[in-house]
Amino acid sequence: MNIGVIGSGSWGTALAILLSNNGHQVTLWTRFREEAEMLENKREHVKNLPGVRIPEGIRITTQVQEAVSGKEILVFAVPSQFTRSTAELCKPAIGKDQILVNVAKGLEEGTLYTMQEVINDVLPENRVVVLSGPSHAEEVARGIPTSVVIASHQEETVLTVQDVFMSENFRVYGSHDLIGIEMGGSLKNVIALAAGVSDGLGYGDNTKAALMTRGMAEISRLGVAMGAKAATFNGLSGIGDLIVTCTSMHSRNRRCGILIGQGASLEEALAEVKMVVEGVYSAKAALELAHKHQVEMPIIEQVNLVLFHGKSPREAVFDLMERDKKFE
Ligand SMILES: NC(=O)c1ccc[n+]([C@@H]2O[C@H](COP(=O)([O-])OP(=O)(O)OC[C@H]3O[C@@H](n4cnc5c(N)ncnc54)[C@H](O)[C@@H]3O)[C@@H](O)[C@H]2O)c1
Ligand SMILES: O=P(O)(O)OC[C@H](O)CO
Repeated sequence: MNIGVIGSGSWGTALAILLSNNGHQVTLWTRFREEAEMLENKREHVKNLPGVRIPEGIRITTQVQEAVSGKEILVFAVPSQFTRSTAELCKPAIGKDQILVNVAKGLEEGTLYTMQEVINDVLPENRVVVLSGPSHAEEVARGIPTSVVIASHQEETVLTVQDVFMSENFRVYGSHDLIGIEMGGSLKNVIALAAGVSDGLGYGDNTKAALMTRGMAEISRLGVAMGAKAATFNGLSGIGDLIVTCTSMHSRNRRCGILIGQGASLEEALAEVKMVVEGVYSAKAALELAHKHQVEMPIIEQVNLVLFHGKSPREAVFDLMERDKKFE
């Protein structure tokens, strides 16, 4: 197939490599000339995926028309805060038969939309599917066995996109639970910040296991209130992605949390991590959704207080522990 990958950060580049290795014709688009030159000249994403060769067959471009026209599938891989502007930029070149695959994990501030809803808002005539799950770019780019899930309401579209991405090292499950898949993928980032804070404070495995378990209870409660199936949160885009992001050395959300737990400000932590930390952008939207759907989300509330209101991480953990007694 002819495929355009829109966004050449870690994830867009890793997926472009995977798709090219699967035999597809891939064009990788970036908005930035310097990034395109680096990818083209070095055939490597020097900053984000050092040591991983970008196959010669992948075309690199900054031209939207070249990345979009004639492609059967477009993979949207820019960080979530740029998904709307990028979809708008591409819109004039996009035809209604092209399948759009969103791989960004986040919620839009203001609208509180998931990324599939954002893309659908800009391009209402297109089919938009979502790819999510425990899949760090650093490992996918090196062909390390990985499983993800693709969600769409249309069975046929899921089956088509599964075939496009599947390889001996990349197993793709299908789902019809779009909202469940997207809420799992975006909210795990907020819990990973909390898990990182706990690690940064020097707390132990018990604390992190508690944050992950009760964090998943929060994600699942909100997701179900928004129409998701509870079982989805036991899957790859639920507990699977939560495990990888709360425990991996590759996780930016966890690393950002660790730095904050060690005393860095949010700005200092973001500057140190350098790559996108989606949980920071999704945390406020998650809390607003919790209020809108009248769902209790104490961990996500404390993450917001630490990130945006100067609360000390130690005090946040104390306040979580001191809440009224509950039944699990
Ligand atoms: N990295 C992973 O392992 C991974 C895995 C699964 C999902 N994701 C998701 O994929 C999305 C992208 O993450 P990433 O890891 O590739 O991020 P990244 O930090 O590696 O990449 C950022 C890239 O975004 C692009 N960009 C920056 N500003 C832009 C703008 N104004 N307009 C258009 N493009 C712009 C640039 O090309 C830049 O390289 C995120 O939502 C992330 O949660 C990432
Ligand atoms: O684990 P993080 O914080 O780097 O997030 C990246 C992806 O969502 C992992 O699936």
